[in-house]
Amino acid sequence: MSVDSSGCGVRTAHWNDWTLDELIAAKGDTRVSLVVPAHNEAGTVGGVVSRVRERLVDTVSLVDEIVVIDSDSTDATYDVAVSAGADVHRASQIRPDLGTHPGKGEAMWKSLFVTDGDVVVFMDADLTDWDTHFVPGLLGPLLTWPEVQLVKGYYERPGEDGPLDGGRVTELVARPLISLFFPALRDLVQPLAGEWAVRRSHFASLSVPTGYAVELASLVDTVAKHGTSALAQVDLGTRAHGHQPLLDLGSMAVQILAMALQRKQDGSLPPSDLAVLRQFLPGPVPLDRVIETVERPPAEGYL
Ligand SMILES: O=c1ccn([C@@H]2O[C@H](COP(=O)(O)OP(=O)(O)O[C@H]3O[C@H](CO)[C@@H](O)[C@H](O)[C@H]3O)[C@@H](O)[C@H]2O)c(=O)[nH]1
Ligand SMILES: O=C(O)[C@H](O)COP(=O)(O)O
Repeated sequence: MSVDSSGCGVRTAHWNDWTLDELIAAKGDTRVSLVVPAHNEAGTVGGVVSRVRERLVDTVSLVDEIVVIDSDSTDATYDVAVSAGADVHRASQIRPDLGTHPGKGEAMWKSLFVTDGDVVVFMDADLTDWDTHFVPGLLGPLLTWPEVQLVKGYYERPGEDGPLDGGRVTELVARPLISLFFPALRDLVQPLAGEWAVRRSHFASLSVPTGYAVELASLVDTVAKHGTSALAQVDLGTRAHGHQPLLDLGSMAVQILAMALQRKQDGSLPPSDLAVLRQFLPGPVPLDRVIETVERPPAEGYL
């Protein structure tokens, strides 16, 4: 069964709700860091850095620093990012006294030790269809809505008609977990998007999974600390990225499930007979599926 449902509990904006001039005025003395975690992204990281630098650092003063965190790359990511004009740090060499772990979340956590922005914007390094408006779009709510701590991007994937497909792990792991355990997040159109922004003080207060659970954990923990009003999401238009093989995504799924189960150690159970899975049509229009999760008792008692 599916039903259209209207209304969205997370404050939602469009990237062009603010002009660059408005954002630069709202920014004032606030410092903004763009952080790009990158693992073997020599083919794309240069374009991500140079386009943001040309549009938002060299010609206007919206972004104060572009920092690439090289996450154990074995290709030319480090050198390409340096040539494109980023400050580049190897994750393993940041605060070596704290040890090192592989993973995207580790790179993002370590970024706090080498950046000084009051606001940190994260963008993936493997973007293939994107534009620099992602950055001002993500900054809009943080620079103008004081109650907001974390802003999530959302987007459509170019060339796709029909339902908004967030990606395989999004649809098969993240949204089901949200349905069962974290319903306050159900209005987020792209809960796993790598494009998001956060106040430094807030991110520094969060426990950060070292791997791919960093996105969902940050959302869950933001709501736990500050409620849904601390979240906002912004329509960034369209975005495309590199795709991991299905079997590699199994590792991502394990990390996200482990994080969710760790956060549900309070013993609360998912609903016993019905669950509501919120998916999205373009718009975004939420589409709720009401799903039976009924169990029959052992039949032997009735035989
Ligand atoms: O050990 C790693 C692995 C990845 N990355 C970088 O992280 C970004 C995203 O990684 P990717 O493997 O492309 O992730 P996706 O398969 O695209 O996963 C989606 O879902 C993940 C889980 O929420 C998010 O972390 C991603 O940003 C989001 O794009 C890229 O810049 C990677 O180079 C690292 O820095 N270190
Ligand atoms: O975001 C996701 O769900 C995963 O990164 C997989 O995305 P993909 O199916 O677009 O590769």
